[in-house]
Amino acid sequence: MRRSVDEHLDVVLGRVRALPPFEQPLMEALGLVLCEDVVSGVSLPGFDNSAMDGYAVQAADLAGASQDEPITLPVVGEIAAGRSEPIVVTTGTCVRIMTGAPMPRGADSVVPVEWTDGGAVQVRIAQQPALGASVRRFGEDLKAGDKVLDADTVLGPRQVAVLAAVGRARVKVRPRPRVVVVSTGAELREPGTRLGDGQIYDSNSYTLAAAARQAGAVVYRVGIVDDDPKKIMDTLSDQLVRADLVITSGGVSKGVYDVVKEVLTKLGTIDFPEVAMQPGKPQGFGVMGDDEVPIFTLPGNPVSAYVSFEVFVRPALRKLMGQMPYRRTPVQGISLDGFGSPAGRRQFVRAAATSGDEGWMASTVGGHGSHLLGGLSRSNALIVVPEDVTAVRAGEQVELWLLDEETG
Ligand SMILES: Nc1nc2c(c(=O)[nH]1)N[C@H]1C(S)=C(S)[C@@H](COP(=O)(O)OP(=O)(O)OC[C@H]3O[C@@H](n4cnc5c(N)ncnc54)[C@H](O)[C@@H]3O)O[C@H]1N2
Ligand code: MOO
Repeated sequence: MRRSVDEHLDVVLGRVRALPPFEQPLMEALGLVLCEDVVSGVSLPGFDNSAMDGYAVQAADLAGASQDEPITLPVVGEIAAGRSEPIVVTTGTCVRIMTGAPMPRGADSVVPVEWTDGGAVQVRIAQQPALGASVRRFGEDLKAGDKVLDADTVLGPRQVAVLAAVGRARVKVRPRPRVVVVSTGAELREPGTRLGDGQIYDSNSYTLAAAARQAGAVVYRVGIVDDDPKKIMDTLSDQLVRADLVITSGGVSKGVYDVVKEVLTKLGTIDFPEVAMQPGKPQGFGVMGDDEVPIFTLPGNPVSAYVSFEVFVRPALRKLMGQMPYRRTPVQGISLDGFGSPAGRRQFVRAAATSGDEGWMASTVGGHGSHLLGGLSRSNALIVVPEDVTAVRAGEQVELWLLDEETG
């Protein structure tokens, strides 16, 4: 079976459903998609209060006040933020007040302390405030009953701010997908251990776990499973209870020990198409278990696994989280290098992109080989070369995916 990249992505997105909404404490909701319209139960500010440390006054009492001819008023009390003293400012008096403290009855304006001598018993004031100056009015920000956030908003720090300010401790959001990551391969060893002959460190489970976490998932990195059909099946079956999505790497091409494909094909719910792309040709996608948990079996070559994540898994995670758009939004840029591209396959070329006066410029890094992680680590973009293009010339316009842009 041979598929285009778009066909395979359509199959994936057609299968993955957004997770049902869940009430979460505010900090857990950061970065998630709100699933309710939030209406404020309170007004903000909740009471008239002072915007300055100074003196609450009746502005009319200070007509004509100046540096040369200050006006002295008796200070009849003091109100700090968080207090509500039953003090009244009558004509010809004032009250010392702090920023955020409720305005005392009778006062209509606040004189900042900088315009005064700072007196505690009486105060010399050298300027008349405008009527209402430095008073923050009840409900001027928002009123009880106002809608403060729309459903489908992605909650960032500024949205968390308003939710807390209106007193919401929990909100309904789409939860973080739980993603299980498994590496297969008899040659793999855990970083931090000694390598024997022919062995390599498992980088894919780290790459994929890191990418999934950065995309918003809660990740369970199971690590390495041997190329043993029973161990692979047992591990996957055990892990399904805590997974909204499973990612494996390795064992999906044509080798004698490519057992992932062999064992999972038997389930009949997972397809193993060849996708017209480079890197990332051998792909597997389907569902497993009674809950039909989506599973991606990505190719073992490290760059292929990462690019496959970007092309197929990331959009699936965004759909689980209800985060539009699911697909990356490309930007246009100039390729500073020329290179060839295979006919009939979409190529994803590692590149270092910078933005300047003339827009985005991208240089290719490393070679094309799917094992070359050094180049991948120096890249921050992929140049996406369409299927029908067989050569890109230096200076030509290309499509770029900016990998470090959260939603790009
Ligand atoms: N005869 C053919 N051979 C291969 C084909 C093909 O069409 N015909 N396709 C090649 C392509 S393209 C890819 S991509 C790989 C995919 O292979 P598998 O998914 O079966 O992966 P493995 O064989 O297990 O490993 C491939 C390569 O990657 C290394 N690897 C695997 N897992 C990890 C890991 N967790 N961390 C780091 N490196 C890993 C593994 O040692 C191999 O070098 O197949 C080609 N072959
Ligand atoms: O498709 Mo493989 O991913 O080209 O190395």
